Amino acid sequence: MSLPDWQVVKPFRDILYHKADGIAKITINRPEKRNAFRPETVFELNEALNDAREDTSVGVVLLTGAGPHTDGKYAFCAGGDQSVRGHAGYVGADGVPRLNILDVQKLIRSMPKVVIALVAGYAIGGGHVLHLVCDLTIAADNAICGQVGPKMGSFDGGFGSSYLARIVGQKKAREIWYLCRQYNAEESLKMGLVNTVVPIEQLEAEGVQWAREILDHSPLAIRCLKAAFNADVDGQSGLQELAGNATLLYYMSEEAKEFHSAQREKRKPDARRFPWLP
Ligand SMILES: CC(C)(COP(=O)(O)OP(=O)(O)OC[C@H]1O[C@@H](n2cnc3c(N)ncnc32)[C@H](O)[C@@H]1OP(=O)(O)O)[C@@H](O)C(=O)NCCC(=O)NCCSC(=O)c1cc(O)c2ccccc2c1O
Repeated sequence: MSLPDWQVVKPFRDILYHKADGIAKITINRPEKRNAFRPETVFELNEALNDAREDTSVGVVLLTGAGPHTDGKYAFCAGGDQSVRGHAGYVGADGVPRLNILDVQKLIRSMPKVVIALVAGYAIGGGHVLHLVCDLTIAADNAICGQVGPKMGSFDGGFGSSYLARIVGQKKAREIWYLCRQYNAEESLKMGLVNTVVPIEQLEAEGVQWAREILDHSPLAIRCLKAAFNADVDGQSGLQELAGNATLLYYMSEEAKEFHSAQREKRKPDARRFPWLP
């Protein structure tokens, strides 16, 4: 299977951003830090994800980490960059402490495109939560998943714990957080943390294959399904997403168009044209 002819969208400092054939590929590019993110990395991730969201030709986003590093090791992401962790978060060049990866988590979940994490090597701490919030995860056979917060002074009580528990169950989620163990690809697959495991050299090709299959399907159906899956867990914001899609579909109907035209034309709408379906 051929890989797409990836085109650089825009040069960034901490990430790479490519697009081709309806697929956007975002690569965290700090292999010397096991692809840990600092505030600037997160701003760039936000910008690229928003671009992919706004691009009507893009249906699938692949999120991955650059590697291997010069020591031969791979990482999807090792979480927040501990060398810039300050008093109230991760401190960027502007001196402001932030936990802005939370914005990226929300964007990945709410954007009406399918986000697939391609995990090679370490997905640890905030990097583990990052793959968790993606719609799908394809793991390389060298993937290592785990949380580290309680052993280094952090925790993610949001998606990182409650959504994790939805995925692997309460007992397993508590084990993952309380013991801070590392789980290999097969163990991660067994507990439902990842969708499939492939040899490392096939990781990108597998992601592209999944993306192409998704792109052959109905964008609106997948959009509504994503919102429906989210609504089950996301409370009012999940309902808002789902209902937004109902409004979008209603705007596209003849019925909504007739009522809108009638208002603009200052006439009575022809309501009787439209059925009250059972
Ligand atoms: C990921 C590892 C298990 C890999 O171990 P390995 O032995 O293979 O590699 P090294 O440890 O030698 O690392 C190589 C090189 O990379 C640097 N590095 C690795 N991880 C980080 C990191 N997170 N930050 C900065 N730098 C990192 C390491 O220093 C080495 O550099 P040298 O120059 O010394 O060669 C292992 O590396 C590891 O355990 N890493 C740390 C994992 C970690 O603590 N992550 C942070 C968890 S907390 C978090 O991510 C987090 C972020 C948020 O924004 C949140 C927001 C809101 C709520 C919660 C949040 C949150 O918990």
